[in-house]
Amino acid sequence: MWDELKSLAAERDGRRIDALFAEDPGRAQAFSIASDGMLFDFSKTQIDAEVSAALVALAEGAEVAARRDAMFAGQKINETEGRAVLHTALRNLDGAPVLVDGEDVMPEVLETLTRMEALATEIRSSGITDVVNIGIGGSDLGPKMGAIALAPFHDGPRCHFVSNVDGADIADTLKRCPPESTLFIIASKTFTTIETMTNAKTAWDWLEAQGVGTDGKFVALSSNLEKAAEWGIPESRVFGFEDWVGGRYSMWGPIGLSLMIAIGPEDFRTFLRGGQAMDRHFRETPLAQNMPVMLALVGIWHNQILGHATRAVLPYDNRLARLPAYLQQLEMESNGKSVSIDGADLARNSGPVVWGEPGTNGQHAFYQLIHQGTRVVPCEFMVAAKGHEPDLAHHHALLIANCLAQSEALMRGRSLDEARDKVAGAFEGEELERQARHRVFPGNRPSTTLIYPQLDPETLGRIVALYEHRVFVEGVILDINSFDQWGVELGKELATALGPMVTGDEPADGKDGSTRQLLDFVHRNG
Ligand SMILES: O=P(O)(O)OC[C@H]1O[C@H](O)[C@H](O)[C@@H](O)[C@@H]1O
Repeated sequence: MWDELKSLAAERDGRRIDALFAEDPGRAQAFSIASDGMLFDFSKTQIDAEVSAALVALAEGAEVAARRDAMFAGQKINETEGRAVLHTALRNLDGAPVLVDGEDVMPEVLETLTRMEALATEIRSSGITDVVNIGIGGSDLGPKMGAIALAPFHDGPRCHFVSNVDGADIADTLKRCPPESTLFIIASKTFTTIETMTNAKTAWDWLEAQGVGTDGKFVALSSNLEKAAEWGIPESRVFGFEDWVGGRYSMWGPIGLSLMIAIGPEDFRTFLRGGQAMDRHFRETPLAQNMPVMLALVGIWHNQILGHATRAVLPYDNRLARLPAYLQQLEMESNGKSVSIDGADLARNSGPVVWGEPGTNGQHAFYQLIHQGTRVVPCEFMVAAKGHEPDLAHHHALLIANCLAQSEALMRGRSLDEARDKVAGAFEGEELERQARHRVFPGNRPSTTLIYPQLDPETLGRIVALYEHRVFVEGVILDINSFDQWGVELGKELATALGPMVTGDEPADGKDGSTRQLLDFVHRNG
């Protein structure tokens, strides 16, 4: 099927996307999927009926449906770590049994959720003014992205997120927090991550130095209950989760506690319900109408078939400002691998580089390259039909107009003739030609648009689950284990070894010339 897709791509080389609309008046509807009030429109791509059928056949050939069912059934599909992959159990609110090694995990999942809700309710009415989530990667990006996204629903204490081992992060945060009314959440699946442990210790020392003590000031979220216990945090304030919740898939459970405290247990449940609705859609809908499946297949068409190495995620929704960063971990840590599940070299490119910024800001920064650069960057637009500021509806109309204008401009472009017309009054002769050429937009650049009524907890849940499943489908088709992350280990090991060289306690013998030079600079200037 890969070869067939390659030849379909070759046959379509140079064919204009806008011409496809002219040929088929039903194109927009045919290449869109509506589900639970959200619309995913992928008609502004070169995908036509034949390509779409071949892509779906690719997914069928990779047994996406069977692998999906294996994931939901608790099979150990994370094979390098021998673990099940069951973040979906965290949003399985009706409690239908989910078995791991023959045991139903749902009673414990729901009990933990209830305990979290009790604590969140207590904290929201206890005079706590500030909550600081100390975590990194999957223990930071999800709740932080969610807290920004759901700002209109934020009626709990202020929430801060400290992740970087750079002391600037915690120092700047602590300046904004009154010690007597601040709660710290240590969020770490392993409870060994150096950044998080260092920041947590600094917070602990800060409270003691401020004379308020640490009693009742810490909550721990982890899979490693023993390590959490070593901190002396009472059991009632420790929330565990199992190793079948991957870090970057963990915002639905205890790692989401800061978000739950911010928006309240009820809205957090609504967020879970949104994820659950997407799970249902993913499990029950035929592949060709399945939103995560088609989102993944559009990505495979652009990356592995057409060779576009990056993908821009462009939310026209300022509160999704951290979504690109969240998706960078979700997608690149999951599918940035060079070996297939059986350990052989990957037959094709791994997942794309994902990047982006909210619109309209990006338009005034990097869109120049997207429109006129030599590389094609497939764009993923997102926008809500309605904002949360009824008095500022004119802002929202402008926001939508800009979002739609960008995908239209990318598709249509501007021909040399049109460019000549633009500058005809100002230049003539050869100069007219030269000036016109600078104003040509090649167009025919693909984009997709995800549109939803309004960014609320349920919609956010759907969007996050949509992308999780997108990553899963892409991983299955590429034959990648999307659930390990061995590629982050080497840097950690070297950092541990370099620590004493930075402080000067050990010589830098044996290090390469560049590393020695950089250490020398630190020693002379630090
Ligand atoms: O939650 P933790 O165990 O502290 O891990 C935090 C993060 O660090 C690791 O290096 C991984 O790359 C991430 O997948 C993980 O989310």
